[in-house]
Amino acid sequence: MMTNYLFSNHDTVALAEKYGTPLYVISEDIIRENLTKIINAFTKQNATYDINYAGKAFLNLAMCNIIKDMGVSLDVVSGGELYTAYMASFPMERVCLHGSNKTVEEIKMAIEYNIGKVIVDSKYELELLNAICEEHNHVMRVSIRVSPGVEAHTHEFIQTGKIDSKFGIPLKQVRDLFDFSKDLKNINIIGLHCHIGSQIIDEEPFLVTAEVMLNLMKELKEDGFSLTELNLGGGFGIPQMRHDASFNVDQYIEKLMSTVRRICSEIQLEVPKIVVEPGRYTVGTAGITLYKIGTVKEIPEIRKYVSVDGGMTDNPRPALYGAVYDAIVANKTLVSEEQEIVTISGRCCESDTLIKDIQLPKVEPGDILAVLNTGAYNYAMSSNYNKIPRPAVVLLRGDEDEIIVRRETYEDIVAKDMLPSWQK
Ligand SMILES: Cc1ncc(COP(=O)(O)O)c(C=O)c1O
Ligand SMILES: N[C@@H](CCCC[NH3+])C(=O)O
Repeated sequence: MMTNYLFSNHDTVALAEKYGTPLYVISEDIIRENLTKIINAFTKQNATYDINYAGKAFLNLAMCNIIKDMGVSLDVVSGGELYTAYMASFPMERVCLHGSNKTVEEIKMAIEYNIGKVIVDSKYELELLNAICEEHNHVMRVSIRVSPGVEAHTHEFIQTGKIDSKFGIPLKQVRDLFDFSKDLKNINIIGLHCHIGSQIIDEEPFLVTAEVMLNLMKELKEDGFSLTELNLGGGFGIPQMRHDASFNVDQYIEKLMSTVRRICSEIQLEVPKIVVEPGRYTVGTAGITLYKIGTVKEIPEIRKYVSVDGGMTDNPRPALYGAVYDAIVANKTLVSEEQEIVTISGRCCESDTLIKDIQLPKVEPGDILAVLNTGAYNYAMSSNYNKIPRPAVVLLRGDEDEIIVRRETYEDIVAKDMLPSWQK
C-alpha cells in the first residue's frame, strides 16, 4: 500500500528521488482550480471584470503559458517580469506594468512591447511616462494607484494601502493629480488602482476600500474625468496551516459586487469594470517544497533541531515576516507513527528557522520533508545567499511531471563573476 504523501496525486518521495532536493513542486491543476474559483465567482455575479495575475508571486515561461491559456491577464512589476512575459509570447495587451519607481528603460520597454496599461504610482512618474510616450509618439493607457488609507490586518511589512506607505498617491492628493494630468497628451487615464496588502483573510477591509475608491471616482467624475475601471489589487489570503481558514473568494466577490452596485446606484456612478490581482491565492496552495532531512540535533530539555537541505535561500518568508508553515514527513504519513515536536532549520549560516515547534513523526536523516503552501513568494524570492544554488521547479499536470526551471549549478553561481584586469 502506498503510504507516501501524495501532492496533486503525485508521490512526493518519488519526485524527490527523481529530481533531487530541495525541490519546488507546482501543480498546474491546482493553479487552474484556484483561478477557476475566481472566474466562476465573477461569472456568477454577471460582473464586468478582469483578473490580473500578480506575477511577482511566481513567474516563469510555463506560468505565463498557464495564465495565457486561462484567459487571465498579467501584472508585472519589473523589466525582468515584463521580459519573461514577452519571451513567453504572452499577449502584451493583457499585461500591465506596476512599480513604485519604474526606470526609464522599463517604461521604454513597456512602450516598445505595446503593453495594455501602466499603473502610475506618483506625479513624477506620470510626467516621466508622458514625456517618454511623447518621444515615442505613443499614448499609454494608465490607471492611477491610490493609497486609500485602509489598514488591513496583515503583517506590517506587507500592508501597502495605509497612508504612511511608499506606494500610491495619498487619497487627498488624487484630484490635484488628475487636474495636473489634463495637459498631458500622451497618457489616457482609464481607471484607479489600489492594493491594501497581502495575505488578508477578512473581506471587510476590501469592501471598505471599494467604497472609498468609488466615492473618489464619483468626485473625479464631477471634476470631468470619467473612469471605467476600478482595480482593487490582490491580497486574498491562503491557509498557512493545514486546517486554517481560506479566503472565501465566492463570498467575497458576491459581497463586493453587491456593495459596488449598491454604492454606484446611491452615488449615481456607472458600475466600473472590477479588476483583481491575485498572486498568492493563485499559486500559494499550488506549491510545496521538498527537502531532505540531514542533521538532527537534540538539545536536552530545550529543543530538537531538524535541519533540511534548503532554508532561507529558497524560503525567506519565515525570516522576513515571521510566516508560519505546515509540513509533512512525506515518507512517514501513517497516523501510527511515533510523534515528536521539532524545529525545522535551514542550512544557511544564519539561524534560519523554517518552522518552529511542529509536531511530526519521529524523523531521521534521509527522510523527505514536504513544506506546504509554498507556491507563492518562495521561488520568486529565492536567493543565492551562501552561494547556494536555487532549487529546480517541477510542474505537475494530471499524471505528468516536468521541470520548468532547472536547478542551478555551481557553474551558474560563478558564471557572472569577472576578474578585474589587475588580478588576471
Ligand atoms: C499592486 C499589487 N497587486 C497585487 C499584489 C499581489 O498580492 P497577493 O499575492 O497578496 O495577491 C501585490 C503584492 O502584494 C501588489 O503589490
Ligand atoms: N512578498 C510578500 C508579498 C508581496 C508584498 C508586496 N506587494 C510575501 O511574501 O508575503
